[in-house]
Amino acid sequence: MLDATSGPMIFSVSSGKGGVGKTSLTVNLAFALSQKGLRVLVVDGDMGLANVDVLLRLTVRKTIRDVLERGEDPLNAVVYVEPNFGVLPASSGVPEMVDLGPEEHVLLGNILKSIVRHFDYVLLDTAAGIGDSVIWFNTFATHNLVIVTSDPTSMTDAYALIKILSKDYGRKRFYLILNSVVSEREGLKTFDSMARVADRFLKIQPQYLGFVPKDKAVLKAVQEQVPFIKDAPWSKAAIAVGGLADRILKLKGE
Ligand SMILES: Nc1ncnc2c1ncn2[C@@H]1O[C@H](COP(=O)(O)OP(=O)(O)OP(=O)(O)O)[C@@H](O)[C@H]1O
Repeated sequence: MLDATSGPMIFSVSSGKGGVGKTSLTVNLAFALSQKGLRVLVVDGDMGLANVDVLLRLTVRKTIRDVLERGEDPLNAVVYVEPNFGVLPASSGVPEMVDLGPEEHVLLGNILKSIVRHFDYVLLDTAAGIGDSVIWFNTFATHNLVIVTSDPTSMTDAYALIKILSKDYGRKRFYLILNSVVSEREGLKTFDSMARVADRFLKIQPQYLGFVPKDKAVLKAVQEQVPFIKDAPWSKAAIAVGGLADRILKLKGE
């Protein structure tokens, strides 16, 4: 793990359950942070089924796999969406990249350490589930974001992820983002029930980072392969992501 007080802030974005909006929120949060003039890197941590490049319609020439297997310079693999917003893409349809072994994780750690210093904020968009690579990215991060919807299966899977990370890996600070909720009230209700269970059974107090409403602008932007905060800056989802980015900036030093 990197020191949270010196290098860049490194956020893992995980959820346990798939399809709850990790990648969509990651690219939009990154875009929002880059609009504030910060240097942002998104690492596609879904290394067997990459999606970040798809959501941003990027032309990918080199991926994390080329860096790991062929020793390519990782900085040459970074694709720039904006001058201060880079993406380190992953490969797609490569089963052996889904869960790397311990030695490959050490190598990946060294590779990431060599490039994150060029950025102020790094977002690690992980795969769904609780596989080794998901856990690894979460332990590499300085801050753990967990995306949850009010769907009970999402809450259960997010709790399972938090449980493993806290009990087996000593992670204690989790920042929850409630996605696809109909109102802030629903988001807060979902957060409260998760926080109560985490406090009671894991003795940890997750923090509420904010909510993103269910919004057609998100679906449209996914279809058009552009960030919704660019495509529909006045949509409810875009305004909510702007608020999340402001809160992330305030975490500096925490
Ligand atoms: N706030 C929202 N409002 C409406 N639709 C949303 C919202 N957030 C996500 N979605 C939709 O949910 C779908 C899945 O989103 P996304 O691919 O970002 O999820 P994911 O968690 O990264 O999935 P995976 O686990 O497969 O990586 C997308 O089609 C997206 O449009």
